Formats: sequence, structure tokens, C-alpha cells
Amino acid sequence: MTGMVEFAKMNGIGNKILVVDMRGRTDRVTPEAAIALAGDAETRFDQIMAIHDPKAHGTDAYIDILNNDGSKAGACGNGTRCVVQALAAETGRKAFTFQTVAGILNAVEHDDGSISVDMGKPEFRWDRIPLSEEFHDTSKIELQIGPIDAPILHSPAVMSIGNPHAIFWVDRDPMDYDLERFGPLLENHPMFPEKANITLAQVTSPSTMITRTWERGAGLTLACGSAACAAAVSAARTGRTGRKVELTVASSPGRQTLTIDWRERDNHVVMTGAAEWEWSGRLDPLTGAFARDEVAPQDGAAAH
Ligand SMILES: N[C@@H](CCC[C@H](N)C(=O)O)C(=O)O
Repeated sequence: MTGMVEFAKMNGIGNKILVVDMRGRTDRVTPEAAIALAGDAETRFDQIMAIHDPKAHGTDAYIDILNNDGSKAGACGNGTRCVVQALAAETGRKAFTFQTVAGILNAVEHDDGSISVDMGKPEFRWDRIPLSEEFHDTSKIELQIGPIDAPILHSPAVMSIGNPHAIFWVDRDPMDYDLERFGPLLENHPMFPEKANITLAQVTSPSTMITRTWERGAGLTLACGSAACAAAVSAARTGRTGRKVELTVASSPGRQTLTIDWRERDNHVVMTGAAEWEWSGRLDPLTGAFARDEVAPQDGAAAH
């Protein structure tokens, strides 16, 4: 299949997202296109959220998620909020059900413009995260970085929320740590056969915390929604916080927040936060060639 498709450059509290409209087509955004788009300063992104026709009854769309290295991801919380905002603007609807390779996600846009995504149930079993070694208790595993007798980061909580996460507890602001150096080492550690997203988390009260994430397949990002969910669940699971937290993403512009609620009644994790449209254009999903839409000056940022 050939031809250009519409896309929107968006962000979820800084997480750089391209929402690509692949509905009505049978092809996919290729890894080569993703790498080309990631290499251009204008379209640089953390994740592509490619909206496809639904595959399952009762769903609105199938979402294919690509990282900026061309690899696939099972979950992207910030990107899902961007998809909801784009589809809500197009259809006037408020509630959506999506399918990804990791399962079904429900999401809703609220009257104040914030968006909640039900990210599903956390998975703690070592072989489902997955880890390469058996751990009965994944709330604190043996893994450390730095000198053996004075590790800089150690004993992370690990889990999956559609993608694998390791949460390292820190006692200073996460921006104080050299995540650019430790992130790739930990992402690719033999403990994680499918690699992992690496998050530094500082708990500041029983209902507040601060995070910063090195993303699997995307590197240092300004924000990661599934990591925020994993950090909040891990904090509650280990008794550091309650089940609902206001989470500040240290690296996001203006240190924006997400509300994470690990619901007692059904074990689902619900993330609420903002999404922002930046500009729109058309791209070739085979090669990544793109063109920005012309915007008349008087239309400004409202033209989406
Ligand atoms: N930014 C995303 C998560 C992206 C997926 C990740 N890099 C992976 O490969 O697991 C989010 O907001 O959740």
C-alpha cells in the first residue's frame, strides 16, 4: 500500500508523540520510517501511536506503538492520552476502547480536558515481566549499579504494566542522578531479556512522589506514563505510599503531574493527565518522508 497518511505531532506532559492515522489501510508504519522520523529535529519523537482499524469487537481502534529506535512497545500511557485527545477532537466523543499488543485499554476525556487511561492490572510474576532469573518476591530484587559496597542504585521493584519496568528508589531529586549513564546499562542488563524501562523514584509523602525515566527503545525522555504507573504501584506495594498519588515528572516541562490511582476494587491502574497538540502534517509510513500542513496565521494553534 502506498500514499501519505495524516499525523499529529503531540506531547503527553513532554513525552514526544506522533499520532499517525493508519485507518483504512492494511500496512504498518515501518521501523525504517520510525527511525527516519526520529532522526529529523522537527519530527523527533519518543513513541509513534499508529491508529489502525479495530481488530476486536467492542474496540474503537487497534494501536500499534513504536519506539524511536523502531522497536515495538505494548503500552504507552502518555501516547494513549494523545490518541484520545485527537480522536475526541475528531469525533466529539469522550470515551474510547483501544486494543494494543498487550490487551484492551479504556480511556476517557474529562470536561476540563484532562484524560484518564485505565492501564489495566499490574503483573508482578518474574516470568511475565519478564526477568531472566526466578524471583519469588519482585518488590525488591537483587540488582545494583556502582561500587559493590556502596551502590548508587540498587534493589529495584520490578513489574509489567504491558511493558517491563524497574523502579529504583532514590532519596534526592531524580534530576541529581546521572541517568544518561546508568539508563542504558540497566535497560540492557541481562536480568531483563526483553530489556526494561528504568525509573528513579523519590517518595516525598504518602501521597506524592517524583520520577524520571530512561525508556526502553527511546532513551532519556521528558516523561513516561507507564513508568509513572509502575512507580506508583511499586510505592504502594512496598508500603511507601497509599494507592493514589500525585506524581511529579521531574524532567517534564514545568515539572508537570499525573494522578495515579491503583484501584482497590478491581486492581486496575488509572492514570490521569494532560495531552497537547503541537502541529499536523502528512507522512509516508514506508519511508518516513513528511510534510507539515500549511497553517494560515489567523488559524494559529486551534487548527487541529
Ligand atoms: N512513554 C511511554 C512508554 C513507552 C514504551 C517504552 N519505551 C517501552 O518500550 O516499553 C508511556 O508514556 O507509557
